[in-house]
Amino acid sequence: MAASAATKSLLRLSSTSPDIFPLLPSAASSSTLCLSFRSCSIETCFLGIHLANPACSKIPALRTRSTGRGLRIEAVARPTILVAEKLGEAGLGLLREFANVDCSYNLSPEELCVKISLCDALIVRSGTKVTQEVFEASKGRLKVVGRAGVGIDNVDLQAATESGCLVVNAPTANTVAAAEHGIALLTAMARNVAQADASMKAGKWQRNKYVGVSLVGKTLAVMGFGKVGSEVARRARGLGMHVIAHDPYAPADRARAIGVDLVSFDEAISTADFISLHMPLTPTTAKIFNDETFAKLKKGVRIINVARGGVIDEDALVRALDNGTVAQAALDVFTVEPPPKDSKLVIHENVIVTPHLGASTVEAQEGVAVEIAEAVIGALKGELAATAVNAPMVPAEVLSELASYVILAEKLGRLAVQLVAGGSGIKGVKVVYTSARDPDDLDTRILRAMITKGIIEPISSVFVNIVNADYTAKQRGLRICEERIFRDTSPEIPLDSIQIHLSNVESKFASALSDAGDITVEGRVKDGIPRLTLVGSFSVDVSLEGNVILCRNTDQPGNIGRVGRILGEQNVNISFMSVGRTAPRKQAIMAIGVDEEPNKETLRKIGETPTIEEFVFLKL
Ligand SMILES: NC(=O)C1=CN([C@@H]2O[C@H](COP(=O)(O)OP(=O)(O)OC[C@H]3O[C@@H](n4cnc5c(N)ncnc54)[C@H](O)[C@@H]3O)[C@@H](O)[C@H]2O)C=CC1
Ligand SMILES: O=C(O)C(=O)COP(=O)(O)O
Repeated sequence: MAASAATKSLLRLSSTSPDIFPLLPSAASSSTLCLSFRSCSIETCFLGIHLANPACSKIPALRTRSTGRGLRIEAVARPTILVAEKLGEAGLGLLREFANVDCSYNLSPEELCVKISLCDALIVRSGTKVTQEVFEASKGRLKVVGRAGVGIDNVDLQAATESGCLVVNAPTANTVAAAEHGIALLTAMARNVAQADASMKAGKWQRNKYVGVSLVGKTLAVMGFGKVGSEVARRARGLGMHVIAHDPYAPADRARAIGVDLVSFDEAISTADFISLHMPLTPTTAKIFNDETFAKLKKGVRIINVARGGVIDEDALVRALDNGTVAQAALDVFTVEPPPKDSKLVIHENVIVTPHLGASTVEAQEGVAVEIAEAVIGALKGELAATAVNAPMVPAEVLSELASYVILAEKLGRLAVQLVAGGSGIKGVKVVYTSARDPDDLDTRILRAMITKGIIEPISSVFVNIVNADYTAKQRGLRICEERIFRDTSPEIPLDSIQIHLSNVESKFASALSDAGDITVEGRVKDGIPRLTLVGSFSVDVSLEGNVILCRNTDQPGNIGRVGRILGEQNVNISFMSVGRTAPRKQAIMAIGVDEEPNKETLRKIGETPTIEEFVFLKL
């Protein structure tokens, strides 16, 4: 009873499929209801995974699995989310409504590896290293890593992508907090606030010692003109500073709009009185401030770092402070956090420090917690996250428009690979999209990912999803090139057809080879149903459901009857049949859709039918 009510809710409420975005908890955490709906259509298979029906609270989530026998619906246990660093209550509340939440802070790397194998999602801030070992230890169960903040340098993105784990972050909620902290450090450093405070608390009154410098009229170089950098620039302009910025990727008009000139790296660092760092830590920016860079600075410059410790060579900074090149530094971030107690930088008298507090305001932490909770829950439900770091961000409206094409893409990939003769390795895949759309209005990344999934999954144990599709293809030496052909149809329809060509391979069904010698299959979506419309150079028209038998024969009366009788005798139900032929009474292809998988004996009998020249059985 619960299941059928649940099923209705499922179909009504959901919009994406775990088969397409398999971001749900692993099978290990699910219990199966084993409901089979033999009559369900492909669209039904595409529908939903999450059940938000309070009446069925004992079955908090369902997922569909399209099997050879129809649609199977599985009840999925509540996912488990490990929150490994302190997160705001508002975010925890959202997480608890959806999942079992394990808040375990200060785990050692070993403890994290032990726990992770029981978790579907992990939420961290900057203090937890999510390494390759963590992904390996999860044994494929970890589907989402949520970084409750901006910088994802503590997450091994390569390892995440390889294991098909989505990484999402919360890129906006702490921007203002970080910018305000940058300004706090700038002003505090200029007026020796921290040192003077410590001196007074030590019982002293040193007015002459702590004479500061003014900000007005001074030049501030903002290095990294992104979200935080631009907010710092805006505030510094308000303090009367002349602000320049360096960012190789920032648009100049956005900078100009707030009165900031974008300049080269060398110009920025050699003219600035203050330098504020706001770029991410990447292989390019690691230790970008080093002995060589410091040698180019204006003498007596002051540096603020609220970005990442690793962008500065800390030993070089100590040298620059000691020789007076750098008059002062204000640091919120360090190469190793927390830095060693005897760090020369931390104890340097011209340096003020805070323990990575940039994002630590009450408001920012509540905002970040909600932002990351929503992103992680969405990802676990199978929605594509808007803040995905290692997967294409596909807006919901694009996704719903491409829904049937996504299924078509995967089925065509599956079909094409099953036409390859054993032993011939696939290297080159050409995908041709025919569409009336301008290329900019047609995002094919998700289609390419699904074609890759269709091609790779039947011939390997690899689990492919939108996160790891391109990586997996590359790993296997599979080159996928895409081509677009303009067809003057309605631009309302995203795609007219998708063709897949596998080059330099032999086929176990020679008729699948086009005149150019490639295995070629083409499909279209008609009335929302994906259909196979071309095999080799034969036009066919069959719905891509269940399984397909392709037979080549000479077009003559009686063929359909003979094959139909063999299948009927074995109780194999034919769902459709289509004949594509070069000309009447010449070569023809029969495409027969079957609900059940014929046994070996049945297939042997079809093969022995005198008029059948070749045939192949394909599972979709
Ligand atoms: N201390 C703290 O608590 C916080 C630190 N952060 C850190 O601040 C930094 C900036 O964060 P957002 O502004 O949110 O990121 P963002 O992505 O909006 O901005 C980063 C900017 O750096 C630029 N960039 C990349 N490579 C560069 C290079 N070689 N030279 C100059 N610019 C380069 C990018 O084009 C981008 O415009 C990140 O490292 C982040 O982790 C952010 C929030 C809080
Ligand atoms: O968002 C960022 O990049 C930060 O550095 C903030 O880090 P936190 O979440 O405070 O550990």
